[in-house]
Amino acid sequence: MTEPILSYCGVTKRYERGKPVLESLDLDVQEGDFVSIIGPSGCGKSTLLRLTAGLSPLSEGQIVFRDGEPARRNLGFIFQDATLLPWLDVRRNVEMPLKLASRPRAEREGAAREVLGLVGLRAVSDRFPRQLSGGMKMRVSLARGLVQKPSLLLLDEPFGALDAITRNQLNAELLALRGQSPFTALFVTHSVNEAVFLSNRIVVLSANPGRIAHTVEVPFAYPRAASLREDPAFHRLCAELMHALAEAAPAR
Ligand SMILES: Nc1ncnc2c1ncn2[C@@H]1O[C@H](COP(=O)(O)OP(=O)(O)OP(=O)(O)O)[C@@H](O)[C@H]1O
Repeated sequence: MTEPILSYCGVTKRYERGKPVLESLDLDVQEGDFVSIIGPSGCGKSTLLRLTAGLSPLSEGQIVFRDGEPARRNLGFIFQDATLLPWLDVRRNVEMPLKLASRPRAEREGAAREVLGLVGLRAVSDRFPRQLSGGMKMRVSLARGLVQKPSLLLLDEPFGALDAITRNQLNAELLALRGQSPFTALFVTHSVNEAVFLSNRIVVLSANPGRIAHTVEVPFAYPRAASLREDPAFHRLCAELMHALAEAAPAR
């Protein structure tokens, strides 16, 4: 097996002097992996992404990027809320990470045009966020996350606020985007169905403290068709994961 793009070694996180939220977490992520993280509310899923992005310090352990610190600086982070700047049009929102990195205007415009094409929004690049549907806003957020061609994309429940049909559509689009502009993904979700559809590996965290309770390999080949959701093997894996989730939840 090749060297992982990202390794978590004994990662422990305590906020202030409290009990650990995450404890002794070991995980290797290979280049091209799509890893979903599921677990009971409050088990530390978002914390894990924030630690990965360097937005919060570790208490113990290490997170090692194969390509060093520059890889951490060039990761994409996508949140549940599209967090678009309301006073900028779609194109300028998408260009923003390149602007912050002081990239020249021609490069910014070219990269924004390309990625807006990938998410099918080139025709609305002059619109403002208030003129977009929830699904379109999330596509803009995806475009902004991908504009710097990050090798690693962190997604924190990006589709949680969307209706079921738009959510399924965006699941398919996210996998298609990965085919066109390859990235490794760490994806936090509450939806077992979404995790199984998207991932090649699913990590189930237990709560209090957050530890890896199970790691499940998803056997379905890519590209994945929408009809996979109707496959009995898909349902069996979802049921298995629901069971694992129930076991990982804190006892009441
Ligand atoms: N900045 C902070 N300071 C103190 N405690 C925090 C902070 N951020 C998160 N926590 C606590 O850490 C725990 C894990 O939070 P986190 O948001 O990572 O969980 P989660 O699994 O993503 O939850 P959910 O599924 O509900 O979104 C929670 O108990 C939360 O209250």
